[in-house]
Amino acid sequence: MIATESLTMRYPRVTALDRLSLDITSGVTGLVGANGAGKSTLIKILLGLMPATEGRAEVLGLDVATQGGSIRERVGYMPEHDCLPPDVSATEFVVHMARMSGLPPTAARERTADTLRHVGLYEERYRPMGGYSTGMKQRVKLAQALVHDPRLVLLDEPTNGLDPVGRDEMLALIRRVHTDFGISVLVTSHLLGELERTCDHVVVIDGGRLLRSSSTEDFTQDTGSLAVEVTDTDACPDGTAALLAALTGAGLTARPAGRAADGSPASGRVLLVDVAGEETYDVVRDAVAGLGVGLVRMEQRRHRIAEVFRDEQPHEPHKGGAGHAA
Ligand SMILES: Nc1ncnc2c1ncn2[C@@H]1O[C@H](COP(=O)(O)OP(=O)(O)OP(=O)(O)O)[C@@H](O)[C@H]1O
Repeated sequence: MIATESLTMRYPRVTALDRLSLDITSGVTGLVGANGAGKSTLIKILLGLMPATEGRAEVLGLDVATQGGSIRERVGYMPEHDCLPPDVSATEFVVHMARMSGLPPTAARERTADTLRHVGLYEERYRPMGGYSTGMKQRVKLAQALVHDPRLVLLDEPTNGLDPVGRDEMLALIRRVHTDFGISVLVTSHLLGELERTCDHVVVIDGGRLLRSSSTEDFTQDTGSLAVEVTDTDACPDGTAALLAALTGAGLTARPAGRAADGSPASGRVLLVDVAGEETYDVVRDAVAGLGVGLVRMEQRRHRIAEVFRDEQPHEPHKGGAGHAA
């Protein structure tokens, strides 16, 4: 669907993309990175709206440098920022966008009605968009990206500004874009966790560079870590700390699960123990028994994407990639 090769974008003061090579196949792919990581820049280059400084990219086999028009015919785009005219209705706007994409008038009206219904806008679609909530505006932005039945949609931060319920609804909608219509999706977010349930594949970029690209399953698979929680006793008033010391003393690698981003322990009573082999379970059992504390739970744990990202994120600031997005 999308392939880039050493794609580089240098603005006068910032390197937004730094020799980025990607190969994105069909399905739902998450493009994750902090604000300013280069996500919007990549999308604009992929749409052929802006030339890259170096490198090359193809979307649906079309060259972004020379075939931007053909790409935009086949690809839908949901921009990040609010871009809806306040005094027209969703129906008028989406019909207009459908016509701009080349649909004849009747087909444009029919597709608009279908698409707005699909994104969950019903009678309110006849009201001016100026009065819409953020969630409704995001739905209209999604609808206009889908109305010409593209093969691929690029969604830039579609959950921005939504409350948790609105986020969940939007993520479910995005998943259905692929399952119901077979349209592939590239969706950006600075929130790693939210893509876990929605995407088949996740690409993480930082300072315009590729940090990791793999299937969501690989990100979150069992990583051989064991979550252990124990009680306190009179003899052992901080059972968690005592167990951590005992396990470390026995040669295991363990850390509090709630560790903060800077590595300092946060509140929380769960320890994560690296499983070195079958004997790890025995060592934990013996340590708990030796301390005389109660075992609340001991369970195999899956990594969350956010933890993988945090562990792999380079700590030194990136020379060219610092700065804020507009
Ligand atoms: N037109 C521009 N001129 C100069 N610098 C820019 C321009 N557009 C973006 N940048 C810079 O390039 C870097 C990447 O920006 P980009 O908008 O692609 O990041 P992003 O990952 O989409 O972040 P956000 O989600 O906050 O928009 C940032 O440092 C930003 O300040």
